Amino acid sequence: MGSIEEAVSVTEDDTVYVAVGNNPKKTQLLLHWTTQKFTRNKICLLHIHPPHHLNSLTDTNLSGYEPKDHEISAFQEHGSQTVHELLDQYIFPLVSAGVHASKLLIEKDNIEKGIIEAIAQHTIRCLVMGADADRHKLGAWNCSKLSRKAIYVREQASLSCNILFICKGNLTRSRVDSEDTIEETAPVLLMLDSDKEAKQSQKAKSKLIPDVLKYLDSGDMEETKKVNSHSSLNAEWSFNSVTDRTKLTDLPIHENDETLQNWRAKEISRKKEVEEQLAREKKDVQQMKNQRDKIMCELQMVRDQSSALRNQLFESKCTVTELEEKIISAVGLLISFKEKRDKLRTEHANAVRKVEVLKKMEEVDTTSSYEVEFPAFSFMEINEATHDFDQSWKIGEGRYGSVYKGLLRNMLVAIKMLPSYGCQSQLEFQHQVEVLSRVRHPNLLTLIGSCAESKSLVYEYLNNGSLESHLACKDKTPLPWQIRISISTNICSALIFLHSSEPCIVHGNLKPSKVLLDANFVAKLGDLGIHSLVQHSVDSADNTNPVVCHNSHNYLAYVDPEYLVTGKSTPESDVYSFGIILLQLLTGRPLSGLVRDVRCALEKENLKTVLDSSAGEWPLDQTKQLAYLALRCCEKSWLNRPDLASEVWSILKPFRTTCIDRRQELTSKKLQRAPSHFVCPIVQEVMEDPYIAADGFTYEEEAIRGWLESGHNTSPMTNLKLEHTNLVPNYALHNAIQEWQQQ
Ligand SMILES: Nc1ncnc2c1ncn2[C@@H]1O[C@H](COP(=O)(O)OP(=O)(O)OP(=O)(O)O)[C@@H](O)[C@H]1O
Repeated sequence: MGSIEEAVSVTEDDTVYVAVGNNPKKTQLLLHWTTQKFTRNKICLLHIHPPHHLNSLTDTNLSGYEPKDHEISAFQEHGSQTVHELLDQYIFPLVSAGVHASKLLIEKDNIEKGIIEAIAQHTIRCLVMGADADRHKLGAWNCSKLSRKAIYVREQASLSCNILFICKGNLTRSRVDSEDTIEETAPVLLMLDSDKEAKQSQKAKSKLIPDVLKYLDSGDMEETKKVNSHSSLNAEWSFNSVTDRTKLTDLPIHENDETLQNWRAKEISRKKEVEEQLAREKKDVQQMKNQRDKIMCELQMVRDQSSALRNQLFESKCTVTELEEKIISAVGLLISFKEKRDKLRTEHANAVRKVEVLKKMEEVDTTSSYEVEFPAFSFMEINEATHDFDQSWKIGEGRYGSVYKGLLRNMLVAIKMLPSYGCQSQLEFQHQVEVLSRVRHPNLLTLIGSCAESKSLVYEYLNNGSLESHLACKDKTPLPWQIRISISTNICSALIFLHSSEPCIVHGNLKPSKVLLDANFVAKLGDLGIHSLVQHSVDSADNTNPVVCHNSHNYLAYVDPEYLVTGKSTPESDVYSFGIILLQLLTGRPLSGLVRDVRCALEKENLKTVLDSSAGEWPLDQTKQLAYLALRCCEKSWLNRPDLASEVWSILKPFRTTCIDRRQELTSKKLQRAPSHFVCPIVQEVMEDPYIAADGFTYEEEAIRGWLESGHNTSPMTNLKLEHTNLVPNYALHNAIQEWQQQ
């Protein structure tokens, strides 16, 4: 008889596949038999296992439970590991025994189909598989000893594959085939021939068994039996103990054999060692698995956190976008609100200013005990007084209209025609003018009356014109320095009066054209409160404001720099303008570079070079004092400007006597030449306000009133009793005197 390799046409190079199941005992027998029979071949353990279905997870009591991805992969990994551990348990003893063993795992629900698939896919030429049929499963379908799997495989397998079915043999031969002579307990080897006819006929299949058997020599059978009986003798026996198949096959099997005992003892101890090592490795593996599970859990947590953070980030981005949009719209709103606020602020400031001015005027009005009958003129009168606004009667023109000289009710007057636009009612105008007229001071231009119809103001006419014209020396002899200092004291006096009024009154438009000189060169400030009267109209007017802003450069030179920033006129604004006027009086120089030049001259101790020499011989020490004072008034910050009532007045006051003397000297020259009827019989001075008394003589009003009020009822000239004490203004004489003075 030939070897089994020859019988099944297996060469040395062929790998013998052994289909192994989950039962270790059966598998050990199967592998034992195979390694004994195929001593030179590579052995590959073929194991078919069902896929690690999720069903086993979801078939739990947790109905409706949806396993997560990580749970599924962990479950599958666990299943795969279990299968590998099973196979390793089979393969490890083989490898230890020097067998070239490997494993092939096929995932399939149906084992026999998996075997057929493996045969086809891996072109298996030799397969050994157990063929024991389970007794309790025997049924009508199973007419042989072969298991259902074996029958299926035998029928379906490729003819090129030699399949050896190994039966352990609890069944009788007769159940397999009537001609089968194998002992009941002996493993049965079946071989599927490659003969096609054999496959086609069931009869032929059954005949195969004796054919195969004839290849098995008696030694084979015996050996199989012996191994089998050995297995039954010792339950401890394990195929794992096979370490060397050469030795294994060569060993004589006698239970009393000492060598065998030694070998067994040795093998048992080695087995223990291996098992211990395996246990350690299992423990390590278990630890690693635990670690892996922990890491997986952590990873999952991190993934969950990451996804939560991603959601948060997305939500944050959305919120940021929303907020940005809101901010943009809020900024838009803010800008529009700011514009509205600024507009309202301007309106409010204007309104407050007007209210303040009106309040001041009203307070002055109510506190004033000096009741004056305030004449209201008709437009007809104004028209007549100015000879139909004849240009030859026009004195000048400012920002707020033209000024005409006029003869009104036999008085020589200056009529200021204010702009007629605006919504100010005549009554309102008249009221404001009356309030203004009550602010009286010797150095303030007297407001005689007004014409609400033509919005004109009637002032006393000052025949020496404005300081502006004198400084410009327009057809006039230069003012001597004494008059100049006198003028500055007059201005200072008027300003102190205004600023100390309750409430404080700010002129706000102080400049040489507003300083008018009377016949005695007494300076009077004009245009007080005109701004408030006109502002109302200007505010209401459109851009076609007919008022021409002439000489704006010069105008700005007198304006407080802080007013230009804040838009608010303060008493210190008047101080600034006063400082500039004082510098002009001292130097007679143009406005441009005036402050710089005077400062420079003072620094160089060379003031004389900038003083107006046409004013005479300036007293240098005092003039220097005045120059320093003027420069302080012109300080950019109002905080650095001096106080008029204390500091300025204390410097100007000592000049007064000298200056008044000089002024009288100047005017007395005129007096000497004056016609006698221009001179008041009482005070012997040229009359300013001539009034006719009941005796027919003309007197200075102040003088005759004083005469009468002191209890006289007789004429100062005739000493006769006066018929009445009424006084009538002598306008004709007034005009004549004024005309004479202007010569
Ligand atoms: N009562 C008056 N007696 C004599 N002259 C006067 C009188 N009032 C004004 N004037 C003259 O009329 C001119 C015009 O005065 P007005 O006040 O209208 O303008 P302004 O002072 O030159 O500038 P603005 O008013 O624009 O600031 C002045 O230069 C001044 O000489």
